[in-house]
Amino acid sequence: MQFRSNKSGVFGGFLNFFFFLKGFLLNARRFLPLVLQMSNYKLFLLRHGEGAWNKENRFCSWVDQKLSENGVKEAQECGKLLKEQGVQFDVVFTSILSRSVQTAWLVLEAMAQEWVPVVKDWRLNERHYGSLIGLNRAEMAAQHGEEQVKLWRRSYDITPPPIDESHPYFLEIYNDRRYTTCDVPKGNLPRAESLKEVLERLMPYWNNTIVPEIRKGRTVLISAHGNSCRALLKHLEAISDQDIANLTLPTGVPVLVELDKSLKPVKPRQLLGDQDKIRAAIKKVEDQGKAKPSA
Ligand SMILES: O=C(OP(=O)(O)O)[C@H](O)COP(=O)(O)O
Repeated sequence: MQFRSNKSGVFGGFLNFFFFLKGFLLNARRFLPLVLQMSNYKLFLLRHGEGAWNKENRFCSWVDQKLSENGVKEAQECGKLLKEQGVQFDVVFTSILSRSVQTAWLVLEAMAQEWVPVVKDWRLNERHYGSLIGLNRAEMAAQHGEEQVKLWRRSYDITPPPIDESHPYFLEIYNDRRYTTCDVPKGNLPRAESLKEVLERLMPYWNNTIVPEIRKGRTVLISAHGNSCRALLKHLEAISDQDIANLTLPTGVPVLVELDKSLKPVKPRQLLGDQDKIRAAIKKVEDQGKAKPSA
């Protein structure tokens, strides 16, 4: 970088500084993107706050339940925590189920970042639990055994029985206008999904829509569901088909994943918040599949 002025005195000093600044800014345009590429990307995943059917221990899936009172608090607490940590989101992605959208709003409100764009897509929806939708997990465990319920919930490639027209929630789901807005015809939307199938429908959206935002250096929040977040973590962390069964996410707890420029994790994921409470919340979700006599 050359100083171009030969003039002396205050004016010369000013001109020298001007040309120095100009040269610096011109060069910065070239090296700043490189610096951004070298630094890690921060991605936040969030399973929405507790929904009404989380509380009732029913497979909720594509039924559009709102957050419970406790779920609202969880989302607000999550926003407060992220604000305290100085997180600044650039874009938020949600499913088209109200509980994930409502969670995103509450988080942004608690962070005073309501202006941040929220982008919704069915590909972030919860796993489609087929004919299990609406059923109580503990009652299912009493009828079919805890092992079977664990297979339905946590195996990687077992698809539960599909939902059909006789199912009490079929029309509520498929007559909903939101499913006419998807990038596939309504007739081709899933009727049941394994976690593997969730990952398959999620990947095009991840690669084509979310990844470009991350690569621009934007801080992204994905406010989604237990199983859509598990599927994404399986992909990011290359978790084996067997080990993914051991990953359970509690509601309302932000998960920070730091990625290098090839989108590989640079350190273990961090579940942010009080670690004792998080451990207890994970156990509570796992225990939902234990048999209890029907009320
Ligand atoms: O709707 C559901 O998940 P969500 O509360 O994350 O949206 C599923 O019923 C979660 O069930 P699971 O924990 O048995 O996989």
